[in-house]
Amino acid sequence: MKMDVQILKDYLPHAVKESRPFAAKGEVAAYIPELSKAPKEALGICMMDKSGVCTSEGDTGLTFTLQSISKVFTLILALMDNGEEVVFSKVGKEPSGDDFNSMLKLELVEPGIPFNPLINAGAIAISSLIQGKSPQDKSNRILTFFREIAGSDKIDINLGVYRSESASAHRNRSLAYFLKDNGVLTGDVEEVLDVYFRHCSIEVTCSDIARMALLLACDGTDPVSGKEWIPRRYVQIAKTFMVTCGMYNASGEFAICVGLPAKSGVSGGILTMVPGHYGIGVIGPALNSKGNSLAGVHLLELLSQKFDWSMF
Ligand SMILES: NC(=O)CC[C@H](N)C(=O)O
Repeated sequence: MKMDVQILKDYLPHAVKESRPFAAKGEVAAYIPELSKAPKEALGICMMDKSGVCTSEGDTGLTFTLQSISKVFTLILALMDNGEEVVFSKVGKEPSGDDFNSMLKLELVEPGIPFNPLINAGAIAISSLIQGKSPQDKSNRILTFFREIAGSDKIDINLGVYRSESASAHRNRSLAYFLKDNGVLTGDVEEVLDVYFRHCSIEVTCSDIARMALLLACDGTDPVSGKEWIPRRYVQIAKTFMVTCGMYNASGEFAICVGLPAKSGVSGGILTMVPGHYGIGVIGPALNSKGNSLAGVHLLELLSQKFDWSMF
């Protein structure tokens, strides 16, 4: 792996400039109305190295909501709360091959559990496993955990996005009620959905998610303080899902073109990492038809090819 920091710093402006025009071919997500306000042409990247230093380029001051990126970390918290056996009685371990909000296989394939924890149905099932006395308590535990691993007590829920999603989430409600009928969800469906909407609406910057990614890149241990935040086994599980399902049904293409564990969100964020070296946060709100940032994926392709980052 060619990893000269100065060459990387010199190359980043060129890579961002070359990738930005790709945004024109995409659309900002509008099915959650509040997300449609994001600037379509924006593109930013932050790479955090093991000493906690960021190399940034582009629109890295932009804040955005985690959306599906949050699913990686609620999965980890659910594993820490319940262990593998309980978690994998509620969600499977395989890519679905369908859109992230599809309900097709919940009826078609026995035993009617979501294919994996990174599609919407799976992440809603995972939300029901977060420990806490009340939905509020569960949401607070998630927020506290995210603040810890992002190393920032400033991050918070964007209430505008939360309300917008909650008011327009007819499809997620359908998925959740279907899961309830299949016996996957126990408890009150609306309460589970509320926990899910809130963690999708946690607002971050590229450097916040770069730091979250760095922890995964370093097997769950903060390379600066030496503190273990996440057991290595659960990082291993999360990273495996990121490779097989993190970019939805474009995960195979991403693995071929970029070759890194990654998770995208419909706000245009991508969290990825160069294992053992960098945590990376990217924002580019214009999406392709699969729900991934067009310019963001192109930028990562350029960087991976230039610096030989592919794990494969
Ligand atoms: N792909 C995504 O980022 C989807 C997350 C979004 N909150 C939803 O439930 O639809």
